[in-house]
Amino acid sequence: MTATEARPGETTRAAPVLNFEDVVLGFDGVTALNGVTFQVDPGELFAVIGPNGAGKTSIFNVLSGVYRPQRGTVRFGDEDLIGRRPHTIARLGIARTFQNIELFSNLTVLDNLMLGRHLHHPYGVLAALGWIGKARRNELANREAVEEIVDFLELAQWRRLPVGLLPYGVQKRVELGRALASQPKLLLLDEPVAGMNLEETEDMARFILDIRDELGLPMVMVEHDMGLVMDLADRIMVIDFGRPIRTGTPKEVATDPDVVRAYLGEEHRVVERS
Ligand SMILES: Nc1ncnc2c1ncn2[C@@H]1O[C@H](COP(=O)(O)OP(=O)(O)OP(=O)(O)O)[C@@H](O)[C@H]1O
Repeated sequence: MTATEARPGETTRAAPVLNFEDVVLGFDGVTALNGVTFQVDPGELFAVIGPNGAGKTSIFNVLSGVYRPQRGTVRFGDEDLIGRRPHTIARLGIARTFQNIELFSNLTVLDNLMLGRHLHHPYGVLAALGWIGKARRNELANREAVEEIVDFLELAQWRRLPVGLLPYGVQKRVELGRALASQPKLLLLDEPVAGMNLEETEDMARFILDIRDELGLPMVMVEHDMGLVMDLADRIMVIDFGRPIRTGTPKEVATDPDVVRAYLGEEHRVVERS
């Protein structure tokens, strides 16, 4: 039986894109992740929330090959990610944005986006061997793809400006574009609206939804902005002290007594927006 076939009486469900199972990660006496399990379905926007030090960044670092867990399995499609190096994982199709912007500030928007493509579609050696025609065709295809991203993220007015001169919210958008430029199959968003004002946050929220709804790209998002998470995510995993407390829809999570107690404190309720 294949992953998408159902047993009699079951509804058909596509295989998850990502299977993160029973992952344990520790550093000399500190347990960062203590049996974390979750799946991300095709086209799903999956959010991870939790207090400072709960283990959110550690999940991203395991996913992108920066940390190697002591226990557990991480499967991306048919690939086992544990033990793979970050550049291999990037080539398999996992792209990431960072809490702190990691762009070349003196290069233009277009050049930063081109770098996002070249990292995963190199052809320098081929060009050196005389494959000039093929290299040129690749270059044209890369430029076309980058222009599509410029349109998609509404970056046209800044495309030839150095990134360092742009407002913070636009820089974060360029970083998102650079991640998209590698044509990922899964996107990891690390606090995509951190430090943004309301207008920038609303713009970013719109682009994240467009990525899910128009590109159908599954995403894992770590974010402190509870309102944004409740508004955007299909499902949310709440973690505390490296352990999942509850995984469910925004509504299920918002009304879970353990979540309210452990994450927000007895006196607070998770903001529900519908
Ligand atoms: N390289 C490391 N060496 C030692 N301890 C680490 C390391 N990375 C993470 N930790 C510890 O693991 C725990 C989880 O950290 P992590 O950064 O994953 O939390 P977080 O939920 O992302 O926090 P924040 O919201 O503050 O970014 C913390 O106790 C942290 O101090």
